[in-house]
Amino acid sequence: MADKFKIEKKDTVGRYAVSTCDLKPSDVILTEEAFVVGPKATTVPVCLGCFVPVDCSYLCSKCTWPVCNPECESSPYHAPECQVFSAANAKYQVPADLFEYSPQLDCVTPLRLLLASESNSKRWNEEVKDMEAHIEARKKTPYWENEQTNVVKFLRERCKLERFSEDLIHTACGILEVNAFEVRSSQGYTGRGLFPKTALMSHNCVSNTCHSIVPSKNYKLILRATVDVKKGEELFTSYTQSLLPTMVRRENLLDSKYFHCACPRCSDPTELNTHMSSLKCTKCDNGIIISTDPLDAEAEWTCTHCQFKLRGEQVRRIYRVIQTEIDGMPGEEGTPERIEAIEKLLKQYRSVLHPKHAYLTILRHSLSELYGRAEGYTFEDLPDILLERKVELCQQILSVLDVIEPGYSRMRGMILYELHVPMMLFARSRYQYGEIDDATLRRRLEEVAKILEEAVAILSLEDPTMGEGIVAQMAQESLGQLRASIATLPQP
Ligand SMILES: C[S@@+](CC[C@H](N)C(=O)[O-])C[C@H]1O[C@@H](n2cnc3c(N)ncnc32)[C@H](O)[C@@H]1O
Repeated sequence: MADKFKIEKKDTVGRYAVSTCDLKPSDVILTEEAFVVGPKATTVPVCLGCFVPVDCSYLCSKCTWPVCNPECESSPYHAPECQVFSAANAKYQVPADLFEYSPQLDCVTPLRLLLASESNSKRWNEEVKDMEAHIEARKKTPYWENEQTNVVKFLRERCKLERFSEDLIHTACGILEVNAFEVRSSQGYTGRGLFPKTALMSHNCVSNTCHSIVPSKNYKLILRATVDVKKGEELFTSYTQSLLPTMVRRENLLDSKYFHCACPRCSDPTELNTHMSSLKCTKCDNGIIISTDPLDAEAEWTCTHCQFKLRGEQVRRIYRVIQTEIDGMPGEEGTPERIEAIEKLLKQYRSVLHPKHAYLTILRHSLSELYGRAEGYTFEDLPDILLERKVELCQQILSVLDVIEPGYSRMRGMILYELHVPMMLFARSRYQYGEIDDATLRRRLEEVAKILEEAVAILSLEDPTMGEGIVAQMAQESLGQLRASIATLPQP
């Protein structure tokens, strides 16, 4: 199938992609093989085959670098560096702390890229070598010195790879940092992969595409439209997490992609009316505090109702405190203690953050996954009031996603799936207690079926071996059962 995009160029972003035909949600724009796949930068010790964090009790029998078992030892992904390390007798030093960053692993993906430039020189020359690497900007960052030691010196001196110049090695590191996408191995652990055509898309904090990368198919990428896109319109992906406030997204983009985002969402103090950055005014009743210029992190923030003002720097500090509290929340992931901790934080921030603030949305997202699953909070345990709570959480998240991840987004598909169970159980429970009649039950269950249909439409685009693809199959089964059960209800 021919690609449905072409490349153009403008001063503000460099090269970018535009669609060459009208696209509908879920239409495939292109499929692309990875040029290289490998571990992320600044990682803890991970298996070089599947990226699972390892305790280094098993090491590759040829090169001594970390892999998790004999199968990953013979993974074709590990073969290139294995040969280099073995030939140079460059052994992996098992770090004392296995939960800390392992600088030795910084060289692995750049080395795979450099070796691929030789083994696949045609594609390297045509698609990869001129990719944006932001060399000048990166020279001024602390990463540069680390890279000089951990990658450039290590490869040229310790691994005797003088044939790769210092400049070329830094370029390889820059190309990876600026362009690589996160990939998930079949075991579900994350690494990074370089997809040169897909990487040409510009960033927008509200994207109009979504990509899936399938590990069982050699990390093949499939890029689809998520919304209607007209012929000639720019195609966007988002280089950052969408559930973050503007100030933090822009900081992340500047730190890792070296540009100041000025997309419509970033430029709007209300974030397209989602208020994902807005604070509540504590000095008056109804006021909302928003930035006077969201494209300037230092600009003043003012209340819409009173004279209260905050400096950008103060808002940043508030966000930092909140982020630290969220990161340090008590309770293991998935436990009942975690539910209680999240509910407590939601209550605590209610007086400070706008109800749709990004941090509240992040907390709601975690909570929506826990109700129905955590011990003591499984669906059998949930009283109606908590079923309603889960429904409310999912609906609040969806109202934000409608704006920032419109159309066929994976997150939307997953939240719709989360929403269907409590809605269905709640309707059945009301019916059982005689609070709703046959017709209302039917109407409510038909509503649930619609939600499931949408979840299936979105998630069945994912590979059936991946998490979301598995959920798609469960959603499809639930939909069949629900339809059968609706059919047994008395006709209206
Ligand atoms: C993955 S590359 C995209 C392709 C790149 N434009 C090129 O010509 O190779 C990412 C880089 O493109 C530029 N870029 C992408 N989206 C942008 C945006 N919304 N605003 C400004 N620059 C952008 C930045 O320089 C960024 O580091």
